[in-house]
Amino acid sequence: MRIAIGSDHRGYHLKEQLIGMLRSKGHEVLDEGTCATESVDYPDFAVLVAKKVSQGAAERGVLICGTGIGMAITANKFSGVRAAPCNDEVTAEISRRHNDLNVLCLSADMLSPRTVERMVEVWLTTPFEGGRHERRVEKIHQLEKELGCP
Ligand SMILES: O=C(CO)[C@H](O)[C@H](O)[C@H](O)COP(=O)(O)O
Repeated sequence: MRIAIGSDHRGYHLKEQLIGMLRSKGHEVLDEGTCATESVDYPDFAVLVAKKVSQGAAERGVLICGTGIGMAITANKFSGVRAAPCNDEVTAEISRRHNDLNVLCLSADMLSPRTVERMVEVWLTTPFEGGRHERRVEKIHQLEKELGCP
């Protein structure tokens, strides 16, 4: 799978770890930065990843900041992007089954690296259930069209 990944300064080390894990499993990873622990602004990196997913240049995105919240707020501005912070393996799994989440937002401050690796594995391998959930996701997509989201 082609996966775009980005972080702010708080998520930098976790991003580097996840890139190694994803590549070792055969995924193609697009590293959108940041590239160091100097303070940066999370929207700048959320935009880079969200655009890749919105435009189809990446199938999935992963965004990491202190909480994952700022990344999700920003990424959801883009059409076709369904981004949310997940807290554990259960929310990561349900986000796929029910919401077809395509951008996983993670907290570098509150989640252990081991937990994050398990969450990402579950999130990458769990399919969207479709059915009634498809209808709901389609309503979100229609809303994006009506609102003229980029
Ligand atoms: O976006 C966030 C909160 O929703 C992230 O936690 C950021 O990483 C955080 O706000 C950055 O804060 P800092 O004090 O500038 O490191």
